Amino acid sequence: MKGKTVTRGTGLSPFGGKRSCRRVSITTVSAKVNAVDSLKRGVGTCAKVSTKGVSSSVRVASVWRERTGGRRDQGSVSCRAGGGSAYDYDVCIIGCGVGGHGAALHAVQQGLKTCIIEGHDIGGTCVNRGCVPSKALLAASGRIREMQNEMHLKAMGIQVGSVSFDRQGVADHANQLASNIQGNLKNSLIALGVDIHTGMGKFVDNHTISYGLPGRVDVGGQLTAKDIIIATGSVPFVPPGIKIDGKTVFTSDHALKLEWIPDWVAIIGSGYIGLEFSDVYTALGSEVTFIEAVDKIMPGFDNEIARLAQRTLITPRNIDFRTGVLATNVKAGIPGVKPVEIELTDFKTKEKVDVMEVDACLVATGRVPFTQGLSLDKIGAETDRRGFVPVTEKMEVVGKNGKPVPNVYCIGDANGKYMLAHAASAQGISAIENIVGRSHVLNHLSVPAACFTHPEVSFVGLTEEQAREKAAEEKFEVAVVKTSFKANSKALAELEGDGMAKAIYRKDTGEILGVWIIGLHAADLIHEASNAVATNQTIQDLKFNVHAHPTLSEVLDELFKHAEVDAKPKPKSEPPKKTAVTAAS
Ligand SMILES: Cc1cc2nc3c(=O)[nH]c(=O)nc-3n(C[C@H](O)[C@H](O)[C@H](O)COP(=O)(O)OP(=O)(O)OC[C@H]3O[C@@H](n4cnc5c(N)ncnc54)[C@H](O)[C@@H]3O)c2cc1C
Ligand SMILES: NC(=O)c1ccc[n+]([C@@H]2O[C@H](COP(=O)([O-])OP(=O)(O)OC[C@H]3O[C@@H](n4cnc5c(N)ncnc54)[C@H](O)[C@@H]3O)[C@@H](O)[C@H]2O)c1
Repeated sequence: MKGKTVTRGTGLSPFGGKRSCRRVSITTVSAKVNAVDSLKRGVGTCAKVSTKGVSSSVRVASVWRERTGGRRDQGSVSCRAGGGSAYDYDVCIIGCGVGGHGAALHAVQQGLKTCIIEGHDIGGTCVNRGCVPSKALLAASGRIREMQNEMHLKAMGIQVGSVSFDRQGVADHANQLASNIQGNLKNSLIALGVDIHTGMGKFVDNHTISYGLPGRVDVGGQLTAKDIIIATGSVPFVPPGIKIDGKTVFTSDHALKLEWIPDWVAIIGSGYIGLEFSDVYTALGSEVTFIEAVDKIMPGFDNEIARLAQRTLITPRNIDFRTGVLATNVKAGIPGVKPVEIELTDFKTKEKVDVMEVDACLVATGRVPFTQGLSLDKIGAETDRRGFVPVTEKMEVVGKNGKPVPNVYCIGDANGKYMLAHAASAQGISAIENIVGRSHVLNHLSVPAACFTHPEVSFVGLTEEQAREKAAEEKFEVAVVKTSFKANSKALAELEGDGMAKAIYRKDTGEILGVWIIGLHAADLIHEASNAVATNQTIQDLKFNVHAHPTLSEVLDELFKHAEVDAKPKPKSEPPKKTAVTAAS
C-alpha cells in the first residue's frame, strides 16, 4: 500500500580487584569476554575464578580482608560462604543489562562475591533489543546504500551491477549477533563465578531480595547481600492515544525484527532511535516522514550540527518531516489492506491539524524506566514522578527522607542520568568503587554519545547553545573552533568529505565544554575528546598530541591546533627517563 496524507475536517490547516586480581580494562562487550580469559589465566586468588585448591569463597573473603584491612560494613560481617557470615553475597545486582553486567565484572575484580537476578534475558535492552541488533541492521543497510550509490562508486572507478538484498537475511544477521553476544555475556559471568538467579527481584529490606516469576512455582527464592544494585533498565515510552499492534504500529522492540519493509513509514520522534531507523529504512527503499513535537528535527543536537545533519541525512533522502506537532492518536492498520491513521495536534495550540495515512508507524518517543514492582517502599525509597530512581552522584539511592538508603545503589537507564549503554556500565563500575570504599563520582559530561547513521554524529559535553547559556551565567567567554572533513586526506581518499568537527571551550582557560563531530567514523573519533574531558586536559594540552597520517583523526588534530586560548599551555613534563626504546624497524 502506498501511503498518503489526508487533511480532514474544516478549520484544519493542511500541513505542510585488586591484589592478585589482574587489572583488566573492561570497556566493550568483546573486551569483557577477553577480560574473563585474562582473569582466568592470571589469577589463582581472584574471587571464584579458579575453582581448584582453596575454596573460591574463602578466597573471596581473603581478598576482601587484604583489600580493606579487615573492615567490613562498619558492623563487621563477613561473607557467609567465607565462614559464619551474615549475607549470602557481597553484592546482588537486580537486572543483567549492560549496566548490571559491567557492575558484576568489576565487583568480581574487586574480590566480591556477586550474584545477579535477571527476570527476562541476559544482556537486557542493549544486547537483545537495542544497540547490538540496531547496529547490525545499520551495518547491513549501510552497505546496501553504499553499493547502490553509483555516482560515488563511479567516481572511484567502480561499477557494480544491480544490488539486491534478502530482507530475512538482514534480519537474521541482527538476530544472530544479539544471540551470540547474549551467549558471550552469560558465559563471561559463569566463568567468573557470578551466580545468576532467574526471576523478578523485589526488596524485602535493604539487604534482602525475593525473586520469582509469575505462575512459576519452580523459580524463585530469597537471598541476602551486603550491597544491592538496582539495574533494571527501561522500556519504550508510548504516548497516550497510541495503540501498538506490533505489526503496523510498533516500537523499536518490534522494528528490530525487520519483519517487513513498509513503503511509507512515519517515525514519531527524531531522536536517536528515529534517526537510526530512518537510515535503515531509506537504505532498504522505504519513504520516511518524521513527526516531531519540538519545532525542529533532531532537537537534542547542537544547532549547527543539526543543520548539517539535515543536509546530509535528511534532504538527499526520501525523508520529509512535520515539526511542532504531536502524534496524539494512532490507529493500527492492516498491511496492504488498511492504512495506519495518525492524528496530528499542534504542540503549542493543541489544535488538531491533520490526519496522516501511512503503511506503518514507528513510535520512537523515548524510553521510560522499568522500576515498577521493586517494592522500593520496603527500603524507604520511591521513584520520581517519571519512574526514575533518584540517586546521589555516587549512585546511592536517595530515600524519601532525602538521605542515601544504606547499601542500595541504582545504575543505568533506571536512574535516568544518561540513557546509554556505556554510561550504564560506567555507573556500575562507579557504584562498585563506592561499595569497596574508594569514593568515586562519574563525570557524566565526559561520557561520549553517538548516533550511528551514515555518516555518524557524535559528541561529548555541551552544545554550543548550552555552553553560551552557562557562560552567560558564570561570566566567561566561549570560543568555538571548527574543522572540515573536506581538508582531510583520508576522508578525501574515501570521497567522504562531507563532515565537520567543532570544539566549544573556555577562551580564558581552554577547558573543553563540548566537542561535536559529523562525518565518517565520527563515533570512533570522539574518544580523544571525551577522554581529554575525563582526564581534565585542556584544549591546548591536546595540541601536542601526534596523529598518524593520513587518518581521519587528523580532523581533530587540526581542530585542537587551531584553538586560540588566553592561558598558556601547561609546561610539558620531561619524557620519562626509562630504558630507551627505539621505533620498530
Ligand atoms: C533501539 C535501541 C538502540 C540503542 N542503541 C544504543 C547505542 O548504540 N549505544 C548506546 O550506548 N545505547 C544504545 N541504546 C540504549 C541502551 O540500550 C540502554 O541505555 C542500555 O541498555 C541500558 O542498560 P541498563 O543495564 O541500564 O538496562 P537494560 O539494558 O534495560 O537492562 C535491564 C535488565 O533488567 C531486567 N529487569 C528489570 N526489572 C527486573 C527485576 N525486577 N528483577 C530482575 N530483572 C529485572 C530486564 O529484564 C533487563 O534485562 C539503544 C536503545 C535502543 C532501544
Ligand atoms: N546510538 C545511540 O546511542 C542510541 C540509539 C538508540 C537509542 N538510544 C537511547 O534510547 C533512548 C530512546 O531513544 P529515542 O530516540 O526513542 O528517544 P529520544 O529522547 O532521543 O527522542 C525522542 C523524540 O521524540 C519526540 N517526541 C516525544 N513524544 C512525541 C510525540 N507524541 N509526538 C511527536 N514527537 C514526540 C521528542 O521531542 C524527541 O525528539 C534515548 O534516551 C537514547 O539514549 C541511543
